[in-house]
Amino acid sequence: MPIISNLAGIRQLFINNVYPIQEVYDKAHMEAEAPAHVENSELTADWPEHGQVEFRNYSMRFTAKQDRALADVSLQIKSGERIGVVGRTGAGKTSLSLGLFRVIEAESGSILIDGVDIAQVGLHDLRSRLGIVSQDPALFHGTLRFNLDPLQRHCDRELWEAVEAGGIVEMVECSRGRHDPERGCCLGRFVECGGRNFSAGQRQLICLCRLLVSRRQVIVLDEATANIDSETDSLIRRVVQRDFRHSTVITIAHRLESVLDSDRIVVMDNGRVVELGPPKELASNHNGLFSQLLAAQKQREKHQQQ
Ligand SMILES: Nc1ncnc2c1ncn2[C@@H]1O[C@H](COP(=O)(O)OP(=O)(O)OP(=O)(O)O)[C@@H](O)[C@H]1O
Repeated sequence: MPIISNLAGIRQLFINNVYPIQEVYDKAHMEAEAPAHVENSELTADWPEHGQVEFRNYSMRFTAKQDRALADVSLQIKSGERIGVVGRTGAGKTSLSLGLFRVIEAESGSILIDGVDIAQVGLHDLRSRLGIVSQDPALFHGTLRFNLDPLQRHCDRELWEAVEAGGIVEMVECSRGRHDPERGCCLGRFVECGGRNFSAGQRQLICLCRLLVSRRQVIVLDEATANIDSETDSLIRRVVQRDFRHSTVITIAHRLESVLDSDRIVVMDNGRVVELGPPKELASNHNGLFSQLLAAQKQREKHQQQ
């Protein structure tokens, strides 16, 4: 059963954009709560320093009546590795990230990050150390500055560096707030509740900038399925490639081309890992699912061009 933490944990979920806030509150009212912090936890201040992620015989399901969304998944991700997760719709790709953030608890098995079993870590501690850019992220009602640094730990210079690295300078152009004449934009730009005054792609970029500000060693990128133009899509990929090159990056891909430059691809089917390896190696196995997905995509593109 899904278990959502107490208010601090809920806020953290929202900060990380794992869920839009309404959904988080709805779930939180329905479910029991796991602790946000664990007393006597042996977590070091810099955990996870390396960003190794291991799923060990991990299974989970959304409700008791449903089949397992993930079944006996075993997967070792190295520090700094770029992993692409692919599979047909409903294969279990997003479930991997829900398991990693403990939005859904394990039915059996475990997930270890740098050797620490995440089930033994407080939810707030866990989620505040990982980063995610979700499919359709929500933003806070307030200023852009607040959205980039909700805990107010960074100075303007650091935020500007992130805005520039994240390529959102033009997006934050405005006439009000704390104006920077050199850049012609401001960190005081107003963000409506949920970020309604930004597109899904822009909201993803702002979330990416938030991660640039707070620096995380493990990052999940849940690619948007729709509403994102190819320019924004490639900008996101460029930023991840350049500015998160030392982080472990797990990209949940709905378009195969997004992950063809990954170190390894995980192919999911019916909640299981069915193929794992470098993209070229998987593509050369003509009987494999990855090859089938590639062929199906080429076919779709051909139809669209006609
Ligand atoms: N919120 C939910 N409640 C109940 N079942 C769910 C929920 N989300 C997903 N599932 C089920 O869990 C299984 C795995 O879904 P998941 O979202 O992980 O697949 P996916 O590969 O990410 O799919 P997609 O590409 O369509 O996003 C599916 O059978 C799906 O129906």
